[in-house]
Amino acid sequence: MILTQNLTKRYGKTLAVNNLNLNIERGVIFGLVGENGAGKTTALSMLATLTLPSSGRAYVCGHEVTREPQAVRRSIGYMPDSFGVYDDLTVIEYLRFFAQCYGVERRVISRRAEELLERVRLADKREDYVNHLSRGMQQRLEVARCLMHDPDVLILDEPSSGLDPKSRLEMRSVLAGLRDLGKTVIVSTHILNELAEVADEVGILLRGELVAVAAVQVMVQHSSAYRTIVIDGRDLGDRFMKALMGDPHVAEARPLAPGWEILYAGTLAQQAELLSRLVSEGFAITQFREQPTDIEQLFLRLAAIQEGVVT
Ligand SMILES: Nc1ncnc2c1ncn2[C@@H]1O[C@H](COP(=O)(O)OP(=O)(O)OP(=O)(O)O)[C@@H](O)[C@H]1O
Repeated sequence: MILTQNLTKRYGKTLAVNNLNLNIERGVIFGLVGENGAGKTTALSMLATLTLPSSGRAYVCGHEVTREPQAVRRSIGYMPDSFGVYDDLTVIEYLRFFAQCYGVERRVISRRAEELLERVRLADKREDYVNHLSRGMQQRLEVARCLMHDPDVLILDEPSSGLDPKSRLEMRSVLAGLRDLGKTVIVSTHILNELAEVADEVGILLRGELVAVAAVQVMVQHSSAYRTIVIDGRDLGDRFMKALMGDPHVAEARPLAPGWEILYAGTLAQQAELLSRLVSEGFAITQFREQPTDIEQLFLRLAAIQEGVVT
């Protein structure tokens, strides 16, 4: 449904997107994760035909973005990372206006608008002015707006950005509900955890390059198998590192300042054995505590396993 082949965008010396290769099947919700400046907006706006690629190709619903931009535009709903507020339109007028721009049949418009307002939980706001809605509501309205012409593909650029935790949760459940519609969705965020319950697959973009792609289900299985443990103490240098890596359940050890952070794949009993062995080997340990596993670190590790870089 969405295919890119070495898709690249340069802005002068900046390589905003570098040889991006994506293959997103019909009905898949794909999360594109990256820090600010990683290239998410540039990648999505090339798919949305708003930015011309410097090289490479991108196809949406079989149409190439530079050769058939009109056909691409008809088949997508695009939510940019920022949008204007419409002062003098009510919620329902706003949806009707966009549907008319897309040439949606009049008899379809009202029914679809009502259905979508239910879906994004704004049915009781249908007569409110758009600029009186909270930011979270406006962003949910944008999702409904993207769906008014019933496109096969949705391209959503940071739909949760700038939202408070409650609005983020509401947006998350709206996005999860898109699965029932069978749409193919590409959605960007800088917080991987945001997408864990929503996306089927996730790709990590780092300085314009896609460094990892994995199925979310596999990631979740791994996250329950691994625990993150922080260890602190005196003189925990190279000898300590060797002692850690001698334990078959230590998947990864990273020095912190001070101490170490390890990714541990053993049972609680094995974890206790590790602590007692370290103490009996003479290491002065002042802290040995578990903390929530950083899903991003796990993801990169999983990607490295898939590529055969680590085991
Ligand atoms: N129009 C432009 N002209 C010049 N450089 C640009 C332009 N748009 C983006 N860039 C640069 O390209 C890189 C990728 O930017 P992009 O906006 O795609 O990243 P992003 O992942 O969407 O980040 P953010 O979440 O901050 O929007 C950045 O270094 C940015 O400064």
